[in-house]
Amino acid sequence: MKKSSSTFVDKNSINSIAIGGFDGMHIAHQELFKNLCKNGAIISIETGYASLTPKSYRQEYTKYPIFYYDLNDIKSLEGFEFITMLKNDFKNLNKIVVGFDFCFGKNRAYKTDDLKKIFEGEVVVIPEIKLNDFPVHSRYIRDFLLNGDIEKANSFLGKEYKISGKHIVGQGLGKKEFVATINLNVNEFLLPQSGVYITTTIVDNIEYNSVSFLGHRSSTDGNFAVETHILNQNNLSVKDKNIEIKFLKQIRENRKFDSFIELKNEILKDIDIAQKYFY
Ligand SMILES: Cc1cc2nc3c(=O)[nH]c(=O)nc-3n(C[C@H](O)[C@H](O)[C@H](O)COP(=O)(O)O)c2cc1C
Ligand SMILES: Nc1ncnc2c1ncn2[C@@H]1O[C@H](COP(=O)(O)OP(=O)(O)OP(=O)(O)O)[C@@H](O)[C@H]1O
Repeated sequence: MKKSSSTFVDKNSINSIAIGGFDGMHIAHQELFKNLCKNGAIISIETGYASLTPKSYRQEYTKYPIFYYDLNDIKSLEGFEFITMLKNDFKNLNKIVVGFDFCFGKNRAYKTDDLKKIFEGEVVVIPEIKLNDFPVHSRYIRDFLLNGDIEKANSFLGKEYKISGKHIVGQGLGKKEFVATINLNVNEFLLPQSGVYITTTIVDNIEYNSVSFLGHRSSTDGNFAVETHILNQNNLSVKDKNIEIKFLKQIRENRKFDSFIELKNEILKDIDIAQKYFY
């Protein structure tokens, strides 16, 4: 379905909203969105700390338009002031969807019961969504990624974890000594644990099977790098392009090798593992 962008949506057409931070747009967030009406919208409260789906990447994961509010601009509002602001912004609002732990207003003092009392409309409170008895929250997904547990992170996200960055020039060593890699400059996204991963890499909207490395290249120049090697492809033009990497599974952690030949052998083994995964 076509994704709406809040820029082109008339706020007066919105009749229902879901409220929260929504970093990750994970499976519990999606449960909230299922309760929105056709003319629904998402109110994303920006803390500045979103690292799973930074602000400019979030719309990709929903058909509902997202409207952003900066936490600093609203955090001193009393409960009724916050609701009045929303009613002023969305004149035809008649339904609000939030999760069981939603808090709002000054000092986060107002809870879902207060919302029901203050808002003269329907309030839907979604009970805590769990996966295999484990609560689904962005903070746990960040922990899974930082531990290299990509499969668990992906199952909680309901999609593959994806980062985005601009191509940068590397050491020029890979092609000569090991295998060719695309080096990326990644700023806004949380990076999974250092190591080697089975991934796919998206260039010009085409998704390629790949193997990616993140971490300090302690076996060569020691610098931190995010690099991806596209399988079975040699001459892809990537200069200055925006590149995306989707993480599927960790192969191993980052290691320091004493010689280039040992590193090369290990890289070839990593590639073999990735090839087998895909075929
Ligand atoms: C699949 C793969 C695994 C890698 N594993 C390691 C590693 O364990 N330790 C390390 O120091 N560098 C590792 N690297 C990074 C290489 O050191 C890096 O590709 C090489 O230094 C060339 O860098 P360049 O692309 O900037 O020229 C790996 C690279 C790839 C593609
Ligand atoms: N597991 C869940 N079950 C039901 N509702 C949830 C769940 N997680 C979040 N929500 C609701 O989704 C909205 C967005 O919440 P929020 O951005 O805090 O997500 P979160 O995953 O809990 O993030 P964090 O882990 O960083 O606190 C809120 O209304 C919240 O109550």
